[in-house]
Amino acid sequence: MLNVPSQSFPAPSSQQRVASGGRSKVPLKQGRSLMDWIRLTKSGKDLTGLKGRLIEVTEEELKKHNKKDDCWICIRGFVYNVSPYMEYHPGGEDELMRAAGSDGTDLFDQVHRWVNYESMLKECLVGRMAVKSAVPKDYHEEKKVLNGMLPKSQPTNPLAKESPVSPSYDWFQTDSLVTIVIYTKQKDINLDSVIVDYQDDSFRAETIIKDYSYLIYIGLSHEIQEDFSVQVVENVGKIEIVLKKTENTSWTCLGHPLENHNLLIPKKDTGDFVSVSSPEGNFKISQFQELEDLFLLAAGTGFTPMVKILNYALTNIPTLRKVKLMFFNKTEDDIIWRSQLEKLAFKDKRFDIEFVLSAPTSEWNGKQGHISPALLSEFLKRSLDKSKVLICICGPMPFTEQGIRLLHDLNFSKDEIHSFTT
Ligand code: HEM
Repeated sequence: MLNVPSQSFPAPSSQQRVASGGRSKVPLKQGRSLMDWIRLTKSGKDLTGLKGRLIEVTEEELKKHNKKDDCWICIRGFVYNVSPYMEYHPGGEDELMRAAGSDGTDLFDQVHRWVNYESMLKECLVGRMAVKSAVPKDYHEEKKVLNGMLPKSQPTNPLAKESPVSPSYDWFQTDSLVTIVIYTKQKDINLDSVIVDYQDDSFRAETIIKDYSYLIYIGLSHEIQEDFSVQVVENVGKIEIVLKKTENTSWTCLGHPLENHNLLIPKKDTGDFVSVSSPEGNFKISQFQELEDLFLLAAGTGFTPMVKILNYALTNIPTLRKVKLMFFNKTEDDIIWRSQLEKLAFKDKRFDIEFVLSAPTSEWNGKQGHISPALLSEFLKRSLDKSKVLICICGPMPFTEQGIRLLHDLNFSKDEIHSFTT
């Protein structure tokens, strides 16, 4: 059984931070979340100060706008006024200021190439860079501009590569419950950092801490029920996992330790599997390696197991170009996680969603119908001719079976398909 802690989906990118070598997000002031930013961009407020006019920006002009309250940044030839975004930037104002008044393309790409700045900063667009004159620039001037673009030579957090303080755990019981408490000794732990699994009497809780995994892996001494709960006390980094006993007996021990139990180990060594389990078993890491296109086909609550895959893929697979979710529901009201998914698509340009409804109202102008060859062949376009794809499908049995048949008809191989049933 898989517990997908999903309270803070989409993942707050704890692993993204790891993947890029110690970058870190900063706490944002209240009212400065992504949702608040979306609201502001839709408010009709003039965010550029140019009343909707687009201008041609010279290098001299760009350089003048290098202060927090008047900050322009050029990305791929387009200039944005990022001052209104300053307090909303998850990487912090200082990070954003590194590109102030200059061409921030390289810096931006180094940190988060996948961020959908075009959609996020649409209302902040000032205009295009003017075509450079052919007159050679003064050497010092060139250097100054470049300095603004140079990445910091050291990762911002040099401790990121060192192992964190080792967590510890404890357990206690009542007549009907067993509580395992993990003290991570880290502040920024949240529900997405914890993956809990119970199969064949083995209980496994993996906590991702920076580049490391802390494992609780125990062959339990007694049986438990399948519905356990996980809670994280975020600011103290304490995780509580409450297991329900099947019989109200007193346990003299929790069980026997299994491989790597109570160890903090580098993430890549925790095993050959991504901890996304399903009735069909785990994913092999190899299915994700070098992956370029990930297609997710989900129906109804079948989306739930996709959450982990989606987060895993977007945060851990550098080769990933495209993640597309086709999400089948009956009516608009049935779409779970809708606003979170839309937020994710807004923020991450690799991710697209298509909602398909079987019984929409007349106002629905999205796709309609059931899983079909026409829908799938249009949806499953590779981003490159031979890109490596993985298609995950999850939903009620008839949906999944039909989907797999159609995928085979479309010549996708067994290795390219992973199915779950709900
Ligand atoms: C060009 C200079 C910029 C620098 C140096 C920079 C730096 C950073 C850093 C260090 C983070 C924290 C990353 C993490 O740990 O997840 C971050 C996050 C982020 N930045 Fe920037 N940033 C820049 C420009 C921008 C721009 C122009 C946008 C446009 C919208 C942007 C949007 C974001 C977003 C959405 C995140 C959160 C990513 C996530 O959810 O994981 N950044 N940035």
